[in-house]
Amino acid sequence: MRLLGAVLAGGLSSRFGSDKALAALDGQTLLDRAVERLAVWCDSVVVVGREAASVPTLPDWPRPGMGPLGGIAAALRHASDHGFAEVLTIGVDSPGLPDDLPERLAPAPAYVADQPVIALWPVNAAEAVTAILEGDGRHSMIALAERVGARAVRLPGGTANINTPGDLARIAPRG
Ligand SMILES: Nc1nc2c(ncn2[C@@H]2O[C@H](COP(=O)(O)OP(=O)(O)OP(=O)(O)O)[C@@H](O)[C@H]2O)c(=O)[nH]1
Repeated sequence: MRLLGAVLAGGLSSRFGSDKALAALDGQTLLDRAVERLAVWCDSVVVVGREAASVPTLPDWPRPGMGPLGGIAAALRHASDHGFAEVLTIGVDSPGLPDDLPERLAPAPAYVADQPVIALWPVNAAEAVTAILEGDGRHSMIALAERVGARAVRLPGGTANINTPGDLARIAPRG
C-alpha cells in the first residue's frame, strides 16, 4: 500500500510572530524536521502550502487561505492522481512524534486527538474535504474527521505543539 506523506506548511503563524516553519530547533528548521520524519514512514513526501522546500511542493486547494483543510485537500488530490492509497499529514509544529505513529493511526481514517492536522487519510477522503470546502458549514478539521468517521487517537505523553516562541524555547535544548 503506497503512503504519501504531506507536511502542512502554510498558515499565518500569527501566534508565533514569524514564519514558524523556518524557526530552528536543534540546528534544523521545523519544516526540514517534519520532512525528515515523514520520509522515514512514507514512500514519498510533499510539502503543502509553501514554495521553497527540499521536496516537491503543492499549492493549497482550491486556493490559499482555507486553513489546513486546503492543504489536506491538495495532498489527497495529488495522492489520488499518483496512485497512493493513503496520506499521512503532519504540521511543522509537532516535533517529537512517536516512532510508531503510522501504526497508532492505522487503520485509516484516524487523527491525533489534540492535534487533528496529524492524521492518516484514505485517498477517498478527498470527496469529503471537497464537499466541506465547497459548502457553507464549518471549515474545520473536526468537521472532516466526523464526515469520514475518523477515530481520535491519543498519543502517550501527549503531543508537543509549537504555537509561540515560548513553546519552542520550552522544548529547545538549553545551553
Ligand atoms: N497548507 C496549509 N497549512 C496550514 C494552513 N494553516 C495552517 N497550516 C499548517 O497547519 C499546522 C497547524 O497550524 P496552526 O498553528 O493551527 O495555524 P497557523 O496559521 O500556522 O498559526 P496561527 O496563525 O498562530 O494560528 C502548521 O503546520 C501550519 O503550517 C493553510 O492554510 N494551509
